[in-house]
Amino acid sequence: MLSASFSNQKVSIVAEEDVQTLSNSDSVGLLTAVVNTVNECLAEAPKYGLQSPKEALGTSQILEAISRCNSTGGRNGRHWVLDPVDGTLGFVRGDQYAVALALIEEGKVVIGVLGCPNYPRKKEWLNHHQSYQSMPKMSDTSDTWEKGCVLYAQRGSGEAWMQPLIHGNKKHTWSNSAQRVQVSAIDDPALATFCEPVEKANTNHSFTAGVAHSMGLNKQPLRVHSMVKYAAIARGDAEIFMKFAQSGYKEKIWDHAAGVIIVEEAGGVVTDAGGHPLDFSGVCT
Ligand SMILES: Nc1ncnc2c1ncn2[C@@H]1O[C@H](COP(=O)(O)O)[C@@H](OP(=O)(O)O)[C@H]1O
Ligand SMILES: [Mg+2]
Repeated sequence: MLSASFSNQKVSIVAEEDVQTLSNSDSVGLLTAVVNTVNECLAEAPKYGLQSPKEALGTSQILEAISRCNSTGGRNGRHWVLDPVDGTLGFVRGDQYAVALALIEEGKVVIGVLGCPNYPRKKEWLNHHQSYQSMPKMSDTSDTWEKGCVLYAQRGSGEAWMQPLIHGNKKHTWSNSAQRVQVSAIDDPALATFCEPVEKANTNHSFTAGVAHSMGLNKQPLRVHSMVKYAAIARGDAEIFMKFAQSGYKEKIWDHAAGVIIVEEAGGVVTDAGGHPLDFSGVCT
């Protein structure tokens, strides 16, 4: 769809997933499920003002499309960055996960789109995995939850936008449902909430607890899977996001690009631990 939208240009896409697992001979069931899901989604394209392919795509066409997402990005030119399922653990637990797409031009993120299918109606429910039994199940019908949103922003616009997810058979209309989002106005650390990854393996919880204490943050951290944390900051549902990976772990651009630009255009600031802007110009290997 990206190449069709850009006059069939060869688009450069840097993406987390590749076709290796799907191409294994013991992954036939998984591959069939992927092919069916892709075709079901494509059939819904007209709901969003896009064209569906005339016929359902075959297995080899879908594998070919995924294998095109093999760019390594870099400092020059234009690269799309895709994380089809960010927060894999959250996804398999029926909890928070995100679908993230960003456009990088000459090493700078210029567009970000962040789908958060399970973003709850009440921000308190973001934390629901901590009291899983007492909360409504994520598998409840979308109408009950009215959950899910897509956030997007363009560099330099000074605006970030949120569109609720469409439920049921409703048709998407651009004009009536997008709302502008802005970061929280709270500047008293005692009233601020910080969010961080759920998984201890992905951040140092005791270090962030120390930082929080020294900053005067009193509230319990909001632990959320995936880039939904960036969404929470952009929407003003939390004030701070901290992640300190173990030394040696190299952060991936697809885990940040879309979230960073959305938070920045919503009025926030994103830096590395040294206070420098994040670098999206590296080559991904
Ligand atoms: N040891 C590690 N330290 C920090 N981040 C890690 C990590 N191992 C994996 N990750 C990244 O953290 C992302 C999840 O972020 P979070 O912990 O905030 O939910 C993962 O995205 P995927 O789930 O798309 O692979 C993965 O890219
Ligand atoms: Mg990810």
